[in-house]
Amino acid sequence: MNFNTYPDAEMMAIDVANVIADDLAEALHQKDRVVLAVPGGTTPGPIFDVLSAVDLDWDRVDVVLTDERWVPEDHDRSNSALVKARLLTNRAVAARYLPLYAPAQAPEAVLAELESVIAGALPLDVALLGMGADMHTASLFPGSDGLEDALAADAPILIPVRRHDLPDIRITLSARVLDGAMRKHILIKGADKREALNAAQNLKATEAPVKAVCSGADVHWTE
Ligand SMILES: O=C(O)[C@H](O)[C@@H](O)[C@H](O)[C@H](O)COP(=O)(O)O
Repeated sequence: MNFNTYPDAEMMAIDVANVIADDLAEALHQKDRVVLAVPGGTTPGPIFDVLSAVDLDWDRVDVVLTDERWVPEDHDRSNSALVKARLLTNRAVAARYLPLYAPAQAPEAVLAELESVIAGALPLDVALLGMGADMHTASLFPGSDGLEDALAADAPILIPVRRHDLPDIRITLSARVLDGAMRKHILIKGADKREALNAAQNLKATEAPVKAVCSGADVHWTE
């Protein structure tokens, strides 16, 4: 892992947005279409604001979430709503969005449909990943139902995830799909997450799922 530290969140947002833009531009020289995977949560918004304005061939970019809460887009916990409001706007409005949610009581009812759209776009070219102080990344949560399946070497593309303390069912790209990205950027704010990331290196992926995506990743950190 390459560790990059920034004086503040604003500098991290600007620099990480430009690093991702450079990765996408490089991939666009090699391929007709490229895929960017992005997280939800509270950290990536400022990066999306900067990235959305970058001059790229956005019409050749597919954007997919690393994971989603199983809620409609008009729900305040929807990652899809976040990405559409903050990333798929300005110049990036031309990008193609590959959804992780479709109206159904539970993900299992529409998993095959969702996977068929994403399968055609893989492997990921660039993955921006968040993490929690509990060492989860995407919706690969320690102790969750679905985690073992999501960490398997032959895992499907998408895995439903449930845990008693999560307010919503989650759906996540599996670890092999996330880790298979050509470029991985792990985005963390705060000393607790930095310590958690360091601790994860001495644990198994079932205890510290973020470890499954650390190899060769660039880590971006600010207080
Ligand atoms: O759906 C989500 O919430 C994210 O995909 C999740 O994996 C997030 O990246 C981490 O929980 C960090 O979240 P913060 O950026 O809010 O700290």
